[in-house]
Amino acid sequence: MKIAIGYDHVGYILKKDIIEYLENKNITVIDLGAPSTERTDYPIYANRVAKAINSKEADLGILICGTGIGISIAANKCQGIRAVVCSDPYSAKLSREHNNTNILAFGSRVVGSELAKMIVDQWLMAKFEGGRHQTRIDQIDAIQKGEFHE
Ligand SMILES: O=C[C@H](O)[C@H](O)[C@H](O)COP(=O)(O)O
Repeated sequence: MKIAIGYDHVGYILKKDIIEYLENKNITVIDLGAPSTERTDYPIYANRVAKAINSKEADLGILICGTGIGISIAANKCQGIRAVVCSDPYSAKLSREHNNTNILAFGSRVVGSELAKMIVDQWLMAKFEGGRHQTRIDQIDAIQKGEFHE
């Protein structure tokens, strides 16, 4: 399993703990920055992680900014990306079982390190259920392509 991780200057504060946590689970982490706590722009890192997933360099992605909001909005503009921003483990689990999310985002100004690890755990353990949920994902894809009909 390979996970690409990206974060802005605010997410930088939390990223070290999350990378260590993943590596302790024998997950390969592809660290796509930011380089420091110097102010930067979160779309850069959302785009990098989305590209790593779409090129199959990574299986899944994790994004961290202040709230997880901006960085997940940016990721969701990328083709094939279903990013969720979570501050609770239940939503993280359901986001994979029902929505087959391929990027998990959270905010370092919202969740602490231990809660973030629980969110990551639930997200990684959950499996997409397919069936009716795949139908809805196909509808989302059709909306993105401008081809959706009720
Ligand atoms: O959704 C956006 C993120 O939370 C950013 O991390 C945040 O907006 C950065 O704010 P600032 O540039 O004031 O540190």
